Amino acid sequence: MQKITTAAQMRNMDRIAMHGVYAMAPVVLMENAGHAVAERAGAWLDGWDGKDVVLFCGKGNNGGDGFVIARHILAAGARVYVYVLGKEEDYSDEARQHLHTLQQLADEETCLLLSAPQSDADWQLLQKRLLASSVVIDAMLGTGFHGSLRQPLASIVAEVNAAAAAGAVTVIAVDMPTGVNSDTGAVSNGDDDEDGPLFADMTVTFGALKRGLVLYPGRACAGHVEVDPIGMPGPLLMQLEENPAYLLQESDIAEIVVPRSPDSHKGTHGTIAIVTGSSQMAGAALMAAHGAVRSGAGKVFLRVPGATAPYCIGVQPEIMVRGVGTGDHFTAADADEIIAESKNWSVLAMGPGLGRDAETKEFLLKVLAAVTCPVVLDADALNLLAGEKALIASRGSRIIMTPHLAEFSRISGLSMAEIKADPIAAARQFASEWKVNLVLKGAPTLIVSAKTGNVYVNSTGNAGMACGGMGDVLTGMIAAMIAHQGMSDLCSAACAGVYLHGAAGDACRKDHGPYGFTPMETADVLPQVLASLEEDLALPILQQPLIGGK
Ligand SMILES: NC(=O)C1=CN([C@@H]2O[C@H](COP(=O)(O)OP(=O)(O)OC[C@H]3O[C@@H](n4cnc5c(N)ncnc54)[C@H](O)[C@@H]3O)[C@@H](O)[C@H]2O)[C@@H](O)CC1
Ligand SMILES: Nc1ncnc2c1ncn2[C@@H]1O[C@H](COP(=O)(O)OP(=O)(O)O)[C@@H](O)[C@H]1O
Ligand SMILES: [K+]
Repeated sequence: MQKITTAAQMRNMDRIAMHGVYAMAPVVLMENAGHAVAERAGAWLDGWDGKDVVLFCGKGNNGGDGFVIARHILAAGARVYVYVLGKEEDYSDEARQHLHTLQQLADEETCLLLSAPQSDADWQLLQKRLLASSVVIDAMLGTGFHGSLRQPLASIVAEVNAAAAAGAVTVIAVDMPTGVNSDTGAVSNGDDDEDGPLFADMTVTFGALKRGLVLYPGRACAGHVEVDPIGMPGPLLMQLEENPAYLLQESDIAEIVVPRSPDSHKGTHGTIAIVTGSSQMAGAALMAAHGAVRSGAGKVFLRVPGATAPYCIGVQPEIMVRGVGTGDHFTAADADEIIAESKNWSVLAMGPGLGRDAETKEFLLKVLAAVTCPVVLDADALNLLAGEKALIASRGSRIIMTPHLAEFSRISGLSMAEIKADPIAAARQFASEWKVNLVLKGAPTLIVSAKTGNVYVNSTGNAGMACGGMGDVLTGMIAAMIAHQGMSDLCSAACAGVYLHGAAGDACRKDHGPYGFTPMETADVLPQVLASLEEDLALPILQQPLIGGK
């Protein structure tokens, strides 16, 4: 599992590596960091030999890494223009030491050291050099960046972006793309192109992923990301910080989703109840149920308000539909029937298309106070339960809530701006106060464990999934994950559901194009997504085919 750190956690790790028991020399860590970029970017670019490179070195330690990179790519055959944007006295001892070494290698032919552009002529020359080069290396700012870019960095970044847009150069960022906040993913000056962040094709980051590389809008600036341990002592890289966050990857999900036992039966894979819908929104109920079916649920029951049932019965034969009561929305009078049935259910999901009638809130409160199986709450169930923290918290972490950003804003009372300023902290705080497993849907979706407070950042999904009904399918999928994998840990089930949902969306994007694929099509591709996951699993010997097979 890939750890995601903040700048402060990274600084702490650096501090212990250098000044704690490991006593690593700062100049060595910087050497390792610069060498890692030269190696990894070189491999990605098919070598440095014969390449013209423009390298911008800021006045902090990110710039120090740049001096090391210059030395290594020179040795590998590149020609380098190095813009040294700080004064010698600005640099840390280790950066100054690397600058001195580089100064000994400087010459007109292969390694030109330049100061920050000032005159018009300087800027014109910089533009020319960018257009005549094939690679730009951004060692201007790393984890030390905050606020908005100041000059001359803002103009340099704009020039680099323009050269990249013209197709002239490939851009490699050192640790972070300049102008991206490493803790929040916020970028310099929002969407103002003139002072915006640098857009890299590749980022080589040190020690661990930074939040700003996985959260938007920063994530869109990073390009292909590689993490290099830069020789940090293993125990330091593995150590658990106070507020851990991780990136979910396929290998993590392959560990959670166990292969089916060959002698399993439908009972093994759970009875999923979707209790939801209203006459206006029968489709939401059906999409949630379909998400459960395509995730391999043993049995899927759909319970809808009586007047909604005619729109659902017979639509999909695998789904066992029954109307409850006679209304077009649920009321408290319908609760007893659901509570009685729930004794046979592995999991209950409520919310998609439920409607927001006050009578439906009474129904929800009654059901939630009585059922004992795990519950997934989405959409209107969340809107109706916005003020019911005490009831939700009393369920002892047996609930998964799956709000999108607007729903989360409603139930948490936080403004959209407050959530976006630090979504990881907002999600963690909410899960802790409400004692729930939280799936905060978006780009990217965050999952928080009620038990540990760990935050998992999803790595799959795409903007083609921004269409009505996608979340409904996810609700059914998460419910099915809880039930048929017999998962006692609801957070693991949520992680599996979210990752596979996004992976299904990515498969649809490949097959159908960037958008226009539907939630039902996304659900339909799940068996293939699960199949590719199974290829990664080491199947126990008894589950391998005895005859034939691969
Ligand atoms: N020992 C360490 O701490 C190591 C650090 N390393 C590198 O050091 C970097 C962190 O170094 P620093 O803490 O010096 O930080 P940076 O080099 O990222 O940036 C610090 C400089 O940026 C300036 N700055 C901040 N916001 C600005 C803005 N909006 N506009 C213009 N200038 C701005 C500050 O005035 C300061 O001079 C990492 O990203 C990494 O690249 C690596 O060498 C590995 C070891
Ligand atoms: N730009 C995007 N990138 C990745 N995933 C996305 C993006 N937009 C939407 N999604 C995913 O699609 C789903 C949309 O859910 P939701 O907003 O609840 O839709 P609905 O309520 O219409 O069913 C979520 O799982 C979300 O993470
Ligand atoms: K950088």
